[in-house]
Amino acid sequence: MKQAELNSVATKPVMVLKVGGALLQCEMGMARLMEAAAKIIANGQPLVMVHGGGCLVDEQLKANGMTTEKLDGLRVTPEAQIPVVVGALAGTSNKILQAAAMKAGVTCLGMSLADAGMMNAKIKDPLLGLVGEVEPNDASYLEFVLAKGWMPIVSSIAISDEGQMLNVNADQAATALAKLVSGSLVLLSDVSGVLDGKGQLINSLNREQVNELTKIGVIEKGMKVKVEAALDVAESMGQAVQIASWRHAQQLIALCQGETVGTQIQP
Ligand SMILES: Nc1ncnc2c1ncn2[C@@H]1O[C@H](COP(=O)(O)OP(=O)(O)O)[C@@H](O)[C@H]1O
Ligand SMILES: CC(=O)N[C@@H](CCC(=O)OP(=O)(O)O)C(=O)O
Repeated sequence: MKQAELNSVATKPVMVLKVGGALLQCEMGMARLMEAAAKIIANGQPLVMVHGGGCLVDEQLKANGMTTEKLDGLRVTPEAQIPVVVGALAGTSNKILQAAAMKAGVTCLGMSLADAGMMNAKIKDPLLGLVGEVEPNDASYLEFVLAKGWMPIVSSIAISDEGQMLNVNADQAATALAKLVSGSLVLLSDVSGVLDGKGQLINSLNREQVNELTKIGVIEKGMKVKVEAALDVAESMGQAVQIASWRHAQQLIALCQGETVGTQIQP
């Protein structure tokens, strides 16, 4: 890389892009998203991709004859299910995305929250089993990778200091990564953003409005976790977070150019 390009990488803030599991079942969606990612990186914008894979976890648990349960959008994860969950997220999901990125010409690394001490992880709530909660710790590995112009693709599997593998919700993983690299956060899902009771896109939301919509049951399940994760970053970092759809990868380029798409969660 030439010095001028290195400088531009250093000066642009990192964008942390979280993609939901349904993307992994849409080959066209993945191809378009990775093409957009390639353009963004070529434009000198460092990009960290973090992913879920809830639907692959569902499939794999079922194939292994296991049942699953969610509490407030978080999957209860008994010890016996950890090998399947880790395989589906850190294995299959991560490599499906890495393969799509490589096909689009993006130089990338497949990793997890456990790598190079980037996070401190602990059990979130014993009622949820081996579900993890992560806090930013050491950004040096990610900084090294980003300075090279490479794209980290991070699964939401963490490991505690005691060596316990933990299942972290991917929206919560994304908030910790955004804090770790002081980056902007974009959460891409299979819906165009937060929808109101009539299915119409809401352009902007603050905590008070979120609380109201949650109370009346308009925001629920996975979207409740996502909006709370977005509010956490918006409030602690004093910057808006975007919730948008991966179905329109063109919108990503628009986002990088300062346009707003989907729903903006305000500080
Ligand atoms: N108000 C809402 N607006 C949009 N989606 C909502 C809302 N309330 C609940 N949802 C559900 O949340 C889902 C997105 O959350 P989730 O399934 O966790 O997505 P992802 O896997 O992309 O993180 C939507 O597909 C929808 O079923
Ligand atoms: C604790 C917890 O709920 N973990 C999630 C991790 C994957 C995820 O968040 O995937 P999506 O982004 O596709 O929803 C799960 O097991 O489904």
